[in-house]
Amino acid sequence: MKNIVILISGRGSNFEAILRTARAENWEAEGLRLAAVISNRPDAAGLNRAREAGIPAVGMDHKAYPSREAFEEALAAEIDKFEPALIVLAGFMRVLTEGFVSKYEGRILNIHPALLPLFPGLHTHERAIEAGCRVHGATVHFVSAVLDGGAIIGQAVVPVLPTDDADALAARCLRSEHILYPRCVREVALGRVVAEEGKARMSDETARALTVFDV
Ligand SMILES: Nc1nc2c(c(=O)[nH]1)N[C@@H](CN(C=O)c1ccc(C(=O)N[C@@H](CCC(=O)O)C(=O)O)cc1)CN2
Ligand SMILES: NCC(=O)N[C@@H]1O[C@H](COP(=O)([O-])[O-])[C@@H](O)[C@H]1O
Repeated sequence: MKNIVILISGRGSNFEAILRTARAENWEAEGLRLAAVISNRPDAAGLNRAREAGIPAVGMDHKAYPSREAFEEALAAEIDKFEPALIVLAGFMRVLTEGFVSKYEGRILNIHPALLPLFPGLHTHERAIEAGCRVHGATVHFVSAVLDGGAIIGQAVVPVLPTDDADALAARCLRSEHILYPRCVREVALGRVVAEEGKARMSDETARALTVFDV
């Protein structure tokens, strides 16, 4: 069985999308298990959703630790209890140090609400509108020491409409994330996408499956 550990910081809608898809597609029959949900915010709503689904849910307040490194040491110890094949950041809002990333190299995914390499960092929807983009979207990538700089696994493209404000665009982007992320998690967990020399290696068939168009 390959264990998947999901890290969140808030509502956890991407976790819920992965959970819905995992159940609908019977990932357990393929040897994939959602083993735990861990949050740096004990009050994260997604933790309660995990508990309701019978998935171990752990809140670890990062502010209770003297340093970023001390929190990450405790976080890694908790993660390792579940013997993860894959770690999935789903709205996890802490920048991870190089030491943490290197411990799990090639086994950490993140979803970013923009078409990387455009708009790394925060406030991506506002920036896309401000820049006059006609398309926007989301990117699933391997996590590297460079913030939002890891190898791209899949992307979802949505239109930017003239009447859009940041909230409307964020909502359209989030809907596409909920399609893209479960697909990427399953393909990586099944070994059909591999981190190799800073790239995400995959077949054309997998690359097509991990390109989502919402128009
Ligand atoms: N080493 C890496 N760590 C993380 C990555 C990554 O690619 N490499 N992805 C991010 C996710 N992310 C955007 O997709 C992101 C998350 C958080 C921040 C940030 O500035 N966080 C602040 C605290 C913000 C808060 O607690 O509300 C911080 O860590 O000081 C930027 C981008 C996850 N980590
Ligand atoms: N830089 C990381 C980042 O901004 N991630 C974004 O946070 C939201 C989390 O929503 P969720 O908690 O409902 O999944 C998602 O839109 C995700 O792309």
